[in-house]
Amino acid sequence: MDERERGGPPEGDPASVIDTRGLTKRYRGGQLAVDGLDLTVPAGSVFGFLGPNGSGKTTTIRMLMGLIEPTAGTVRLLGRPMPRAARTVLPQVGALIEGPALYGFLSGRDNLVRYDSADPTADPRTRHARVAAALDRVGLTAAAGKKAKAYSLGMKQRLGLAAALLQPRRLLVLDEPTNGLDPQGMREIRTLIRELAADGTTVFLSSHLLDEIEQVCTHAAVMAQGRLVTQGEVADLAAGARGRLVVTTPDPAEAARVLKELGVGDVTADGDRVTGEPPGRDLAEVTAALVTAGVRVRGLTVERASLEDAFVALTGEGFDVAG
Ligand SMILES: Nc1ncnc2c1ncn2[C@@H]1O[C@H](COP(=O)(O)OP(=O)(O)OP(=O)(O)O)[C@@H](O)[C@H]1O
Repeated sequence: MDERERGGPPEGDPASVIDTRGLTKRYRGGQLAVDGLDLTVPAGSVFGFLGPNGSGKTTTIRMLMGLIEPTAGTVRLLGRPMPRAARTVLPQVGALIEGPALYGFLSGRDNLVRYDSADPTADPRTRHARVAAALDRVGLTAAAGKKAKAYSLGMKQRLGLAAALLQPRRLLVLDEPTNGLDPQGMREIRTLIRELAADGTTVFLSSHLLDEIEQVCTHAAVMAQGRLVTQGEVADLAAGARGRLVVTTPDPAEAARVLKELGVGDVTADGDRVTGEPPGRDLAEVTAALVTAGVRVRGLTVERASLEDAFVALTGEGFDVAG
């Protein structure tokens, strides 16, 4: 029997930080935004929640945080049921959803002071130290006295992260944290996410950018039209799409014949490139067989599959990889 059904893993050491079962949301207009989602986010992971616009990411995040009610299914956050345990769980969860709410006329530091003052559990005597530490964490100490309206989008986003980091957090939930940022701003946020993860915080971030997920995440889930297409370690997801054997040769017809004889599947020739499914045998044997048959081999390799290949293989669809 599942541990969760017996009342959940011990509070201090949940096996998964986010766990949903059959999570479903149908909006009042009838739109089925999330459909039977089983999501498992392991502790310590940087978990990418990937999907094109409208695939149900924001709706899922709102349900995780207890902001909207699921139509069906359950959510466990840090091993506790949501929204029932919201009061004990949410103080341990930092969130950045739909951009931070900031006062432009206040400095970055004073914005954080406001956030900290709004937290009834925050001790006013240590406020100054907390704000300074959060500013330092996101690299805004030098700009702390500037008005927030003079901040770049990337700086505003970092200030939002600083607000989420005023208290120690076990989980950070970030909805499209690099959306709208220029490449420099994106790099800053991604570096910060890696650093936070290295400190032991689990990070759950949504994105519609495949390369972003490949760069920052250890794990990912792929959504399409409200449904989970796949989830797991990023390396495994990419490996799931097996890549292609590529032989470059001036003798493509002969190479194709030999590869078929060797049992290579889906052999196609295009100019001097002959490709096929990666063989189950040693590439050295494939090379030897080609050379023995008189094929002049310029190159032979297995091109690595990307997460994009995996996505296309799984859904039969292309993906918006802009950015
Ligand atoms: N409040 C709402 N009422 C009715 N339908 C909604 C509501 N919010 C979202 N939807 C619909 O639910 C579906 C999923 O939307 P959602 O915002 O969760 O997707 P998303 O993957 O986060 O996309 P985006 O990145 O564009 O926000 C969409 O078809 C959307 O139009």
